[in-house]
Amino acid sequence: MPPFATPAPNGCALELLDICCTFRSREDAGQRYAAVSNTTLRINAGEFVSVVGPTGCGKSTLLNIGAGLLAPSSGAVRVFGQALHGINARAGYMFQSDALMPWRSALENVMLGLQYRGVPDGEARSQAQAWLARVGLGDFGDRYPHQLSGGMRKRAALAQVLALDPDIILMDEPFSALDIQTRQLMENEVLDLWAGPGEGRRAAPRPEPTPSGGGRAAAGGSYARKAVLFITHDLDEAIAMSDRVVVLSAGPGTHPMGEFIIDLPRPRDVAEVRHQPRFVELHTQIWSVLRDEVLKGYAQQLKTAA
Ligand SMILES: Nc1ncnc2c1ncn2[C@@H]1O[C@H](COP(=O)(O)OP(=O)(O)OP(=O)(O)O)[C@@H](O)[C@H]1O
Repeated sequence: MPPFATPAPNGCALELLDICCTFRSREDAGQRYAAVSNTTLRINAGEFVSVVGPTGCGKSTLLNIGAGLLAPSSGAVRVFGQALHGINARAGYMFQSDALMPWRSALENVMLGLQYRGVPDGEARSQAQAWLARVGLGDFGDRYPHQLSGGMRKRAALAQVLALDPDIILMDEPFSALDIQTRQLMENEVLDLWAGPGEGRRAAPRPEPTPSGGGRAAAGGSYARKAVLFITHDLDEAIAMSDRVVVLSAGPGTHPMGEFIIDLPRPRDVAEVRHQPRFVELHTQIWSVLRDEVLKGYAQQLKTAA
């Protein structure tokens, strides 16, 4: 019996177990390309885990498998101990390109997921408004996506995800298109929201818990942190934000090469934490593993392009 046939270890939100994923090769339709090989990745409830790896190694493939958008060729996915079949309903997603509908205002975009869940319009509207306020867009609910800056669209997308109160948040390079200052603001914003009331850099009020979203409370009434799987190219971002950083090898057949606990104190300011000696130490350790993979990935890209 494979080791993952047993129930999940206590507290695991998402488990990717011995995952392999092959695609029909883009260069030769008769061949298969092994994108991911024998990869096991566990994310505990409330844990913030970043996955870094060279371009094209298979990071998004793993995230899509965790989201249930893509079925692995072999291996298993468990969500809070249950086998995943189809879409991962306990997860919210934030991708590189935002998923805002251009014909709906920011408020209507945030309301949409709640309406799909059957939340009555009036309640969906007030929850969406509360989340927009929480991400600093309280006065921008009537704006359409094209009337918002890149950073504001990201805030709206974040409100869209958080309004649904998922237990797991899957983020695929959500801020890579932003300028560095906006990016750092957004990273800090995400950390504050993830940390919960009174735990972030500034103690901020949250919307009142409601049965259908807007800040579900854990048993006992306290805020339950979400598990986050964060995909990024940027090692600084990964270290600044995470509890744990997983390094993937270059493809084909990507798999974890190393795993690092980020023991920097929280709350963190992503711009300031980079100056701490421990940050520099961790960066040096992780980069020593990542660097060769990045070089291999780059060489492969050149070969493919030739
Ligand atoms: N549907 C598909 N069909 C064929 N090949 C695919 C498919 N999806 C992904 N691949 C290939 O699998 C590999 C991994 O892709 P993936 O997008 O997961 O990498 P990534 O690490 O997220 O890339 P990036 O760093 O550029 O975002 C790549 O070589 C890609 O070309």
